[in-house]
Amino acid sequence: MSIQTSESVLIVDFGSQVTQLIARRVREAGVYSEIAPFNAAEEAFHRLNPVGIILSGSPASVLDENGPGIPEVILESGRPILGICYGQQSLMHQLGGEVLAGDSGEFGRAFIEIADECALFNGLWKVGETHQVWMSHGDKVTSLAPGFRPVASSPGAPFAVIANDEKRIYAMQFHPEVVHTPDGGKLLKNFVRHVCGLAGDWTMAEFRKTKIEEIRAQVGSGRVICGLSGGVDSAVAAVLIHEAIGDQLTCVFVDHGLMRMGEADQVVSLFRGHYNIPLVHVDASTLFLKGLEGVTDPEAKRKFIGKTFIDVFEDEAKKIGGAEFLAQGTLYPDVIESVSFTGGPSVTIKSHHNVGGLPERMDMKLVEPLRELFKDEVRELGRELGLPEIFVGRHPFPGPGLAIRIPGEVSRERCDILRKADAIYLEEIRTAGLYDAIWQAFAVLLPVKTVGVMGDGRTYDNVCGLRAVTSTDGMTADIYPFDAGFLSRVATRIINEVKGINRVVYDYTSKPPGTIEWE
Ligand SMILES: Nc1ncnc2c1ncn2[C@@H]1O[C@H](COP(=O)(O)OP(=O)(O)OP(=O)(O)O)[C@@H](O)[C@H]1O
Ligand SMILES: O=c1[nH]c(=O)c2[nH+]cn([C@@H]3O[C@H](COP(=O)(O)O)[C@@H](O)[C@H]3O)c2[nH]1
Ligand SMILES: NC(=O)CC[C@H](N)C(=O)O
Ligand SMILES: [Mg+2]
Repeated sequence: MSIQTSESVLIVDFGSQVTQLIARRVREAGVYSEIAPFNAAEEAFHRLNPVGIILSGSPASVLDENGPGIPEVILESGRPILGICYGQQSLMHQLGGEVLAGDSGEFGRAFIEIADECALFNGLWKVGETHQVWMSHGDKVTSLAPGFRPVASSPGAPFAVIANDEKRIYAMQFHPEVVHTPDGGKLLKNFVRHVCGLAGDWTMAEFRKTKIEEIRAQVGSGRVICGLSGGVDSAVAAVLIHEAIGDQLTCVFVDHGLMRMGEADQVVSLFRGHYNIPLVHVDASTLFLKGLEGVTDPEAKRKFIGKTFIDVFEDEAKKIGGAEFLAQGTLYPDVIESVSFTGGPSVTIKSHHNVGGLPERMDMKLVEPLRELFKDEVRELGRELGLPEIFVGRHPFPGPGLAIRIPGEVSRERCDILRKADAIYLEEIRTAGLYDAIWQAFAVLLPVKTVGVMGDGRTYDNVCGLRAVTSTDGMTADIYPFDAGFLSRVATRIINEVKGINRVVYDYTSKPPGTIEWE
């Protein structure tokens, strides 16, 4: 589903690691955009009818026999196009220029010199100036397609920025979407506002309105059940859908026995206390925990949990007389990490239970109004909808819950141990006033036993890992730099108060190369 707007930009994804940042920058310029993988770009072009098109970077080379290409329909559309890195190379490759494999590439910071006027530089860069940009390429354009002129160059890329004013096609070798190109956001803004002529009036209030219309159009007079977890995403999705269809909506909270300490009761009473939306509380802990017996592979756990969630939702739908639709608070990062395009360069990192973990056969159709957004944008929408800070400011908690924080086999007993350690850790974080400075924090119970000495006796018990990260969207993350005093206080409390743990370690891995969760 996409927003019905005549004011959109299509981003064609060739598999760059930073494609989603293009979408962000475009949204920051007040313009709605959608990302489509190159092999679905033609369909997306017809569906969206975008005013302009942006072509992403790629790990591929246009010189590869099977290098991904730009659909002809886009090249012939007469609409403004912006090519970024591989996007530039593929434009030249397909329009009659030349691209060669360089003997050495340019990676990281580079400086370009502005050689000529260009619509992208409007109000920003002047001829003769030098500006910092961020490059990441091995191939380079060596001759331009007819109708193009160079407007900026760097030592490694003579055609760092090129323009075809008549066709309104522009392209650059560097990445304007990353923060290391300091003026990059402004260049992208110039493309969508100045070249495409878009008004830049896309806001969260606008998003709310269009999504409500879209939900009504999709659902009609059908019934919807919404998986409600107590997390930000599903709370925002539920309130938005309720605004659209009122009492056609029933929320279902599934207690899979993998929640944190006291969480199930807290979620239900908090939601009921704030909203007059019917909420069913299902205790499915035996079903989930029995099914997880003997399962140790992270993907197998995720697939089982995804499927069992759906079984429970379908059962609950029957009890209310049937529901045609299942709503979830799925976000863009859930989607991008779960998908892998056949023949494309984007790989499956992990199957998020609500996307890649879904069973192939499903009776209900999905309603996922937040599917294009990032976490911080969902929080903004939540505030727009008037959700209290206690929902909006919550740390994320993954749908599979403690199951993916207990590497190896999950059992009720191990969940109990982890719950106690996690509660102590979070209590100390709150007491220290650090909760809002941290994006997500949790404890992990390792399948490793180590030897300790307590009360002069030998112990042989589990290791607990502590994780805390900062992030804006969960796509990349840094570790939270606690001071040593804080960490040793938490470690001492956990070891003293939680039977079954005799050692505590802190996880110092950023994302990438790690992921936030351990499985
Ligand atoms: N225990 C649960 N009961 C019902 N639905 C759930 C449960 N856990 C997750 N879901 C569904 O799966 C979706 C994705 O989970 P996810 O954890 O990404 O989002 P969230 O819990 O709403 O927000 P947050 O990321 O802040 O935790 C949820 O939006 C919700 O629709
Ligand atoms: O609802 C969810 N279902 C899942 O299967 C899932 N896996 C990871 N996460 C959350 O996503 C964010 C990024 O996590 P990773 O770096 O571990 O991929 C972090 O906030 C994770 O907690 C999930 N959320
Ligand atoms: N970042 C990119 O788009 C790189 C394009 C191509 N793979 C190159 O190395 O030149
Ligand atoms: Mg959650």
